[in-house]
Amino acid sequence: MWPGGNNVKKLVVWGASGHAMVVADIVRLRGEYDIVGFLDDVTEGRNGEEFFGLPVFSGRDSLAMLCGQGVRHAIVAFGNCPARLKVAEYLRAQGLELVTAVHPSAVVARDVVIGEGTVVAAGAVINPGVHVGANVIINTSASVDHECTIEDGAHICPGVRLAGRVAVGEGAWIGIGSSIIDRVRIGAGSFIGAGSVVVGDIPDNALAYGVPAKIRKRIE
Ligand SMILES: CC(=O)SCCNC(=O)CCNC(=O)[C@H](O)C(C)(C)COP(=O)(O)OP(=O)(O)OC[C@H]1O[C@@H](n2cnc3c(N)ncnc32)[C@H](O)[C@@H]1OP(=O)(O)O
Repeated sequence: MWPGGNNVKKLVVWGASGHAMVVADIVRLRGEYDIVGFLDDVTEGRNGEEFFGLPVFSGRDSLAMLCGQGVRHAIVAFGNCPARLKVAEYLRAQGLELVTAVHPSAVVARDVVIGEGTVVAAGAVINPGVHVGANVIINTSASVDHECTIEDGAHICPGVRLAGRVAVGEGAWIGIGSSIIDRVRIGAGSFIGAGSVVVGDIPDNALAYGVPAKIRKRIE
């Protein structure tokens, strides 16, 4: 039997690399779920391997086995934004409930709305009036200021600064340490390179970086 007996909610972490460790750490700190292990459907041959003190389950087929063992909760824990959204949809279709994980040291204003499956890492600050979609990552020490909107599957990397009323589209990636001035919109599927300063709107599916950030190419 897994730790915690039959009454504790069992959860699988989908992903088995660095970000999965960060997410598992948050889940453990919150103490609401017992993590049964990590699911890796990308790398072959990891079945039974120990990762961060727990077993790795290889491939999507292992999900049925885990559900049969009473696992009803999951969290998607890898960085690739489009893939994270697809896996979340798959998990919902399999009847699993997606869990939201907010680190105890994160500062989240009372009225902030956070979608299911979203992860808010250590030291992040989210100010009033913010809407965060599903399966978003607000990573370590990022700050999201008043009235921002962050759509499903976006990744706000460590140390990012979003000023007031910034809008981040679905699946967009804001690279580590970037700053976005107020009222700017980052288009869906766009990628902002590390350390950029974004001073104007970025269209959908664009790669932009630099100070100030310039659009470098279209993401196909
Ligand atoms: C917890 C975690 O680890 S979360 C993960 C955090 N990681 C990130 O945020 C990664 C962000 N990634 C980047 O910034 C990458 O450099 C990318 C995606 C912008 C690279 O884009 P590419 O188009 O592949 O750029 P490439 O590496 O070919 O470099 C092209 C040129 O742009 C420059 N360049 C690359 N990234 C940046 C950047 N962020 N800012 C300024 N210049 C850059 C390169 O130095 C190079 O210049 P050169 O032609 O004068 O030599």
